Amino acid sequence: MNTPISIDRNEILKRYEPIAKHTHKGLQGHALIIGGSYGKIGAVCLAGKAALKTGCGLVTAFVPECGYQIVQISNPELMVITDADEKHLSDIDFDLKPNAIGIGPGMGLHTETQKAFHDFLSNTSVPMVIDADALNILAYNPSWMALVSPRTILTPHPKELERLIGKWNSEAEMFQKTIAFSLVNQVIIVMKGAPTYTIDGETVYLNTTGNAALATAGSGDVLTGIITSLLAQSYKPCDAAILGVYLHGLTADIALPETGYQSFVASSIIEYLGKAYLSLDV
Ligand SMILES: NC(=O)C1=CN([C@@H]2O[C@H](COP(=O)(O)OP(=O)(O)OC[C@H]3O[C@@H](n4cnc5c(N)ncnc54)[C@H](O)[C@@H]3O)[C@@H](O)[C@H]2O)[C@@H](O)CC1
Ligand SMILES: Nc1ncnc2c1ncn2[C@@H]1O[C@H](COP(=O)(O)OP(=O)(O)O)[C@@H](O)[C@H]1O
Ligand SMILES: [Mg+2]
Repeated sequence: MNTPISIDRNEILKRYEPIAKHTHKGLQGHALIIGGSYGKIGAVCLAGKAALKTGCGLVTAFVPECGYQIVQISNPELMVITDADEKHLSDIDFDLKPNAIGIGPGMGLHTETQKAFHDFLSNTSVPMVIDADALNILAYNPSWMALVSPRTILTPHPKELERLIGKWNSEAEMFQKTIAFSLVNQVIIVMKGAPTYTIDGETVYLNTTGNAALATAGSGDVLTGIITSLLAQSYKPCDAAILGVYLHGLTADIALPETGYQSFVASSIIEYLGKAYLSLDV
């Protein structure tokens, strides 16, 4: 394996693009977050709000019918489209043209959801982040990887990664298998952990921000929203992944002296995104 490239502030400033003065919401990109199931609509609320607070102009959530009021009331800035089914996704069909899609948080593994995900993948080439249950569905149906567009970003935590690539006996083997998976499928893999590595074929990027405060429910759902937002804002997929992971960790580093580890929750990541961005402005 090549030596990882350490992603520090200097590397981020090479990639970060401040907001143009005369931009408007129509130019800032439209992100679509697809996911949720009965009891796990919060995952989509978190990803959707994170996408907004990362700077894209418009965000729409696609959720089962039971999520309609939850999303609208928790986040009035989000738009909502609902599936015909009350509790799970059964047909991922929408009449809009998002610039990027994040799919999987809270989505569940219902057989109808699995079929809907298959049909959705067959018909979509929009830049995409695949997370959580969407990754698990791919792990259970490995041949469906052929439907995933090149340069798609996958964001597994270690258990999801194991489901995708199989068990490993050493860290070296984990990297070897993940790099091989990235090369064969032409996808970017964000190997979430402490620290997080982003794998783009044979190139490995090591993130340098973040701390144990991020070990909290919904933290990964927020990361999906952040990276999807950056993709919608026209960052190249690998840069969106690298910058998104860096910003996500930076929120926890900035917050820690104010919140401590224990009281930092996934919503705190969203709350501190502004300070994280401000710390990048030179
Ligand atoms: N408020 C909400 O609606 C929330 C919904 N969530 C959704 O719940 C669904 C299930 O996600 P989960 O990730 O909990 O379930 P999984 O079954 O995919 O993962 C949980 C398992 O992975 C292991 N694991 C997780 N992180 C690990 C790490 N860093 N090192 C080693 N092992 C690790 C855990 O020990 C556990 O065995 C997803 O769709 C997710 O998006 C969660 O994100 C929590 C919040
Ligand atoms: N101890 C830790 N140090 C740094 N980052 C962590 C730590 N624990 C978890 N994280 C980060 O938090 C996120 C957890 O993602 P995930 O397990 O998908 O959460 P969820 O599914 O609950 O949203 C990942 O970005 C991971 O890197
Ligand atoms: Mg997760």
